[in-house]
Amino acid sequence: MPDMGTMLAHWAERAGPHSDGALLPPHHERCLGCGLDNPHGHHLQVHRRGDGVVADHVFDERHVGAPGVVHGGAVATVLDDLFGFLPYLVGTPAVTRQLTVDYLSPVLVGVSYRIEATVTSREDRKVFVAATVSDFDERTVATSSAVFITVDVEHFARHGGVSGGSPTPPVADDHRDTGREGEMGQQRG
Ligand SMILES: CCCCCCCCCCCCCCCC(=O)SCCNC(=O)CCNC(=O)[C@H](O)C(C)(C)COP(=O)(O)OP(=O)(O)OC[C@H]1O[C@@H](n2cnc3c(N)ncnc32)[C@H](O)[C@@H]1OP(=O)(O)O
Repeated sequence: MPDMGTMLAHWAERAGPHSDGALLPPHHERCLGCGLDNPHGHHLQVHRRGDGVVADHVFDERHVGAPGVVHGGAVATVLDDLFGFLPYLVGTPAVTRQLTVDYLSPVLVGVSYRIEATVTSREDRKVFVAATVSDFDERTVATSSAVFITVDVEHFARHGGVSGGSPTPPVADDHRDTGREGEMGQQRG
């Protein structure tokens, strides 16, 4: 995996501009949503379509919740990752602050779904986005909305910035012994 400096340097070229219909580059090769080098990932292939993004996706047995039905967390992962391509079009990095999913019908393993996302509005650093998941009868099986907040590219170096991309997790025992809730998050600064 390339170091953080290399990934940050590549942000600008990944961000585009990308022509309508273009296949968009993954966030990075190990990304759970779209990285091709992540064996546990969804390997999402995302295209720009107008002011939005679109992906056709088939969930597999790795993503199962109830037998035959995709785990809701896997659906949310894919939606979040697809939303994560809209910053390419906005032109500045942004991260998820809030994600809401309405699960209208079960999403099924082995079935192809079309997932479409677009920016609905912007207000200062807030980017409001929305998405639909539809089967090929054009029946909507889930909808989602999210609030992304724009960040500078250094956000990723500050919070995940260990060369190789594997920061040492905080020691759980410290957290348990002190009983100070929330300290694990604060240790990362
Ligand atoms: C890898 C290296 C290459 C680099 C390129 C990487 C590519 C990039 C993609 C990575 C892959 C993507 C994958 C998918 C997308 C993820 O999954 S991103 C990962 C999940 N999300 C996160 O980790 C974010 C964690 N949260 C944070 O870091 C911080 O909360 C944030 C988001 C930076 C915001 O913190 P902050 O700067 O202190 O902002 P804060 O003042 O709290 O809020 C900003 C504004 O939003 C408003 N706001 C907050 N929440 C809400 C809400 N729910 N509704 C409405 N307004 C709200 C606030 O009121 C405030 O408004 P104003 O006062 O400015 O008017």
